[in-house]
Amino acid sequence: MPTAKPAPPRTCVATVSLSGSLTEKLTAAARAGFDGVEIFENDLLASPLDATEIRARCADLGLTIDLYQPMRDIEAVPADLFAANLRRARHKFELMNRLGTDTVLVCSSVSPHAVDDDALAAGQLARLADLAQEFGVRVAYEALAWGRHVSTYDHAWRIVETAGHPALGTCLDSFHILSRGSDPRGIEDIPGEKIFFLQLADAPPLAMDVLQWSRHYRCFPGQGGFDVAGLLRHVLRAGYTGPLSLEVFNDVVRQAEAGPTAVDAHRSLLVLQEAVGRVELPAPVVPTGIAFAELVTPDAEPVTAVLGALGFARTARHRGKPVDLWQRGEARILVNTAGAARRDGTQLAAIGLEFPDPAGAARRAEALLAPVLPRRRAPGDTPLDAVAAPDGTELFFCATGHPELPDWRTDFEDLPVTGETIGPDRSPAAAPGDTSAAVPGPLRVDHLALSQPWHQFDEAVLFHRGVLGLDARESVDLADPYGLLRSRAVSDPAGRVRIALSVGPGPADDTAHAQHIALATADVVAAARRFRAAGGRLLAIPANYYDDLAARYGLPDDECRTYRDLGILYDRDGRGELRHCYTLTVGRVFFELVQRDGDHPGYGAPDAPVRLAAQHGARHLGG
Ligand SMILES: O=C(O)c1ccc(O)c(O)c1
Ligand SMILES: [Mg+2]
Repeated sequence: MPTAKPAPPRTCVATVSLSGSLTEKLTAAARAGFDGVEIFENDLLASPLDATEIRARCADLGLTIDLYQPMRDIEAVPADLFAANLRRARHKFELMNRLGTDTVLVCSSVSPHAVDDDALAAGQLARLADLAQEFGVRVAYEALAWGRHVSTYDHAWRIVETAGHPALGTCLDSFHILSRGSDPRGIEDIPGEKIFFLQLADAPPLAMDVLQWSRHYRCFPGQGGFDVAGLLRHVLRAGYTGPLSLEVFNDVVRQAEAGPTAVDAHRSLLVLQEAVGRVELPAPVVPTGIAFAELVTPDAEPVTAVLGALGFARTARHRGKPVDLWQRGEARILVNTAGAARRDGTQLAAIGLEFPDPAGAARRAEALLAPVLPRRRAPGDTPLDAVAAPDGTELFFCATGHPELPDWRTDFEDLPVTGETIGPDRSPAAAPGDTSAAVPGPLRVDHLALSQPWHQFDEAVLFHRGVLGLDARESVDLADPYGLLRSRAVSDPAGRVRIALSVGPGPADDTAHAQHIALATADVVAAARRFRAAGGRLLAIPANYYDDLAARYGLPDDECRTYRDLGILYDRDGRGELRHCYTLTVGRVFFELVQRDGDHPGYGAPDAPVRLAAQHGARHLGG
């Protein structure tokens, strides 16, 4: 007989991980699909609801209260202090009875009064557990990574084991364990039933004081750099059957709206449970290319002038809407003037991603709580699955040129095209042997760069990883003259779909909120010259940059002069070279021409501060 799959664990979120009042937090947690919550003491103290009302509210919302936390500075203290701690604890246990919750988290002491004496700690925790038992409460002892004498999970467990009390167990918290670099394999030595609670959080790799790291930078699993799934596997192998609970302290999350945060959090737990085989989701379908990028503009002229100078041709027009398809090689850009009322001017509103199984990719996105958009934007349109990314960008699940699948291009009627860019079959023009390849210019989209709203950067990374199956690189900081940008690239393993996600310093900064479409070319110098000869305007880069470049890389003078003349930036690493330049900005959008040689994997991060400064000084085109 096949063994039954273990039921998916229950999911919880700590109230400290959501913003707002306690009732706002509870409502957001319930709406996002969590089974329960950890109530953080301050949220209760600050609430106008009393414990029985909070209990009733949770029950109405279908939430259990799985943990009350934290109790601090309890153990390993002189007798008189411990007596006072027990009085405090009695009050909390009474409160927990009214709340209807049976597990309390006690974190390892940070008090200067605590002594380094495991036997004393164990004895006092056993006495606390005795008292807890009278109230039907269990005590879960957690090692804070900055605990005064107990800072590792194995140490906390030794004390719990020594105490040997049925109402005393341990609470594991992935942040405390992984931030200390502890080996999580030892978790399997703890009997599962003695792990009373499990808290999960990720964090970006930062070399800093661990308390500050924990209190400000924790993020949801899949958003940072820890192997949270690896840790969870050990916990499940130990036999833990309790809830998976997210406990994130994060400065951005504290300011963001609770509703979207709770959805992001739940998505994180779904991806994590999938990684350890506890939920089945539609399998990831990794995109294999960019079918199109769609610009919405109140005035098509400025942006189509740039496209024309880049060598794009208008090849087709939508049958029912003012949307034109502009194409050059494999790069396809839709210019949509139906969004004329948009306040921001020209912007990148939608992306078509190429999938081997678009319907499967869409099912996964939906299972991971992505907002599903109508399959047809207008009557008569080809039905395409689409979802909204966290920043509102519409993502279309495409299969271009597969006769058995709906093709977005059937909504478009070919226009007569003259010129060099498109072959007679309207297929990509830059194939070897194609005469048009001799004309320098873009061949395909190299990457898209999307600036994210200030509070949705981590969410966007998880979305692109979890929903689209892309790999994320480490985050890099880019200095803009008026603030620091953070950028993180996601891509498929073959580098056919590259998206640079960034987050700007503040909501009012236009440059930081620009989006761009980078176009791959085999010869950026020739492509830039052609663009300029066709009337295009390139972003000028200061001479100082080129003096430095010559010194840094020992480039020949004439090469540097050429780059300077065209505003081409140059970067080199062990794997290859990157040469790239930028058009002026139209609305929120600009274009980049990119030449990668060797296997250069980058996006020009070392040059970004110079580029950003130049953009602040540059004129923007209308539109
Ligand atoms: O930062 C803290 O004090 C704190 C409190 C309770 C926890 O469970 C925790 O992991 C950290
Ligand atoms: Mg914790």
